[in-house]
Amino acid sequence: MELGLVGLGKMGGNMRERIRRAGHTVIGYDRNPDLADVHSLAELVDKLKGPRVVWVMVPAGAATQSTIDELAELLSPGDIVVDGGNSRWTDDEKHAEELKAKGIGFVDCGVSGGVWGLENGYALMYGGAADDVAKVQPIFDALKPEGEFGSVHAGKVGAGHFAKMVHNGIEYAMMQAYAEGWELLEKVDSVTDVREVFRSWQEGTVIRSWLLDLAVNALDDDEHLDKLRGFAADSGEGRWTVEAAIDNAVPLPAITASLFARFASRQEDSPQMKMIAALRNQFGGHAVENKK
Ligand SMILES: NC(=O)c1ccc[n+]([C@@H]2O[C@H](COP(=O)([O-])OP(=O)(O)OC[C@H]3O[C@@H](n4cnc5c(N)ncnc54)[C@H](O)[C@@H]3O)[C@@H](O)[C@H]2O)c1
Ligand SMILES: O=C(O)[C@H](O)[C@@H](O)[C@H](O)[C@H](O)COP(=O)(O)O
Repeated sequence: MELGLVGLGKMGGNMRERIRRAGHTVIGYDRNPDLADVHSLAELVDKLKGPRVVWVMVPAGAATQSTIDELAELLSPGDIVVDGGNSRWTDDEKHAEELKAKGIGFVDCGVSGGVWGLENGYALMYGGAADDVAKVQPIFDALKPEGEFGSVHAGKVGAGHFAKMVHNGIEYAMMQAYAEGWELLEKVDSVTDVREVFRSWQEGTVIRSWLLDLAVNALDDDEHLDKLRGFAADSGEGRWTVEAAIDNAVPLPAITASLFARFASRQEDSPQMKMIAALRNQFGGHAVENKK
C-alpha cells in the first residue's frame, strides 16, 4: 500500500526504510529538505492515491498539533491520520474530533524500539475504531517485530498512547533499578569487576532484559561511565504516568521515585538538602558544611 510519512528523523527515517523493505510505497515529508521526498505536506497529500493514510512522526506537542491541523485541511473524507509520536494520550481525543469533523479517521499509535527498530522491528500499541485500524494494518504488520507479539490494538482512541505512556513509566523505574544496583556495586571494594557482573546477569538471571543488554553495551563503551555527566532529561511520559496515577488513585512509588531521581540529577546543589541541613543544625546542633 501507499503511506505518507511526516517526520523523518531518528524514528521516521528508519521506519520509512523498514516499510519500504516490506514492499510498500512511502512518500516522506520533513521540514528538513535534506531528508524529505517532497517539498510540502500539500505535495505529499497530492501524490498519495485515496483513501490516504498519513503517519505523523514528529515531536509531540506543537509540531504534532500543527501537522494535524494542516492535514485536516488537506485530506479528504475516508482518509486516516496516524499519530505515532509520543503524544500525551489526552491530546488524542481532541485530534480525533478535529479530524472527524472533516470525515477523516484517526488512530493513535505508541511506538517503542528507538534507533534499533529498523532491524528489530517496532513494538506498536494503537488505539482507534476497528475500521480505521484495519486501513493501517499492512503498515503495522510491516513495522512490528517478527514473531507472535509486539503489536496490540489496545482499545479506543487514546488507548495506544496511554499504553505507551505506562510502558515508558515502567522503563523509567527499570532503568532506575539497574542504575542504583550499578552504583552500589561500583561503591564497594569487594566487587572488582562490576561490568562483568552486569554481563553475567544477561543469561539465566531473573533480571535479564534488553535494558540490561544495553547497560552492558554502555559499560563496554565506557567501563565506569566516566565520560558522562550524571544528568538525565525527560520528555514527559514519566510525568504523565504519575499524573494519571494521581487521577486514578493508583500508588506508583517506584515510577514516581525514578522520575524524581531525574529531577534531582539536574541540581548542582540540592536546595531541599540545604533546608534539611539547616533544620538538623537548628534542633540538634548538628554540623553543617558551608559553601567554600
Ligand atoms: N527516539 C526514540 O527513541 C523514540 C521512540 C519512540 C517514539 N518517539 C517519538 O517519535 C517522534 C519522533 O522522534 P524522533 O526521535 O524521530 O525525533 P527527531 O528529532 O530525530 O526527528 C523529528 C523529525 O521531525 C521533523 N519535524 C519537526 N517538526 C516538523 C514539522 N512541523 N513538519 C515536518 N517535520 C517536522 C524534524 O525535522 C525531524 O527530522 C517523537 O514524538 C518522539 O517522542 C521517539
Ligand atoms: O520505547 C521507546 O522506544 C522509548 O521509550 C522512546 O519512546 C524514547 O526513547 C522515550 O521517549 C524517552 O523518554 P524520556 O525522554 O522521557 O526518557
